[in-house]
Amino acid sequence: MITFENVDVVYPNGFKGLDNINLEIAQGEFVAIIGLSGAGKSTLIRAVNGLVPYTNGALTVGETTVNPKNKSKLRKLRSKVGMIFQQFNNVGRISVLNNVLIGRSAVTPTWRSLIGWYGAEDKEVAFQSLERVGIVDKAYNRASALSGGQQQRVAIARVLAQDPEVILADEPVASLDPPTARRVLGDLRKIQKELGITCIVNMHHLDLARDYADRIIGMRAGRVVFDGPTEEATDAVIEDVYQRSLNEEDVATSQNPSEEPAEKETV
Ligand SMILES: Nc1ncnc2c1ncn2[C@@H]1O[C@H](COP(=O)(O)OP(=O)(O)OP(=O)(O)O)[C@@H](O)[C@H]1O
Repeated sequence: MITFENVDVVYPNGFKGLDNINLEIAQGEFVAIIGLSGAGKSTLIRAVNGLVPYTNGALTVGETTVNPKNKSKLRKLRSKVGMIFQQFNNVGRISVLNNVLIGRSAVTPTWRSLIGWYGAEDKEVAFQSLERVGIVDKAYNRASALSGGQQQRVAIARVLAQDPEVILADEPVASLDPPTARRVLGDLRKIQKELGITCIVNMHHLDLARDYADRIIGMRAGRVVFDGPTEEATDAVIEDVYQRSLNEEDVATSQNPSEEPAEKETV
């Protein structure tokens, strides 16, 4: 369970990024956060793993209070809370397998990860993670040689390798074409269902949020202005969140995940 109690984030310049957030997110939920640009979606997600420190209220993940000032507690928290980003954040010049092994550093002693010494068990977990996202055959490819969708799946496998309870995803499909976006969200959905991992995903596209999330949280000006099951997030509700009519940019359009384009040439 992730609990926000009266949480505010005030940025150093005085701007209020989150304004009195109260939320409970149960273990294993798939939650989409929607809202216009600047609504506070990233701030909300980043507060959960302490990337953005909250300035008021109480924020807990399971039994752990998020405490951005305490480095060792933060490291422990982040071993349970994985994060993926729009730009994948892989190390392009090393293999897919080595990228996934980086995820193991969250759960292996620091000295071992510093010298890049991973044991047989780490490698097994890394291969299992790659298998879950369907790219085990790419294990020895350079990460930079993969397509965007495959690179995002490497990032998901890296997070999975740390055996997380929660995956935070900050616009994970914003750089992908609609069919590829659907495949990546489908992988996250599968992981959530099969492993019971909580997924909190920021999204711009309403149709993707409706097709993959159990629950939608709508934000505006740092506040939660809608929170309910996906079925209740009607067009009228979303128009109220956005304070404008819906338009074609609010949907990603493609309905079917399709095969991804071939890999890029290795450079
Ligand atoms: N470091 C910062 N200092 C000051 N203000 C910030 C900082 N980071 C974000 N903000 C402001 O906080 C507000 C919320 O930003 P946030 O990135 O959370 O929005 P968002 O909903 O994720 O937007 P987008 O969809 O464009 O990524 C914005 O007005 C932004 O300009």
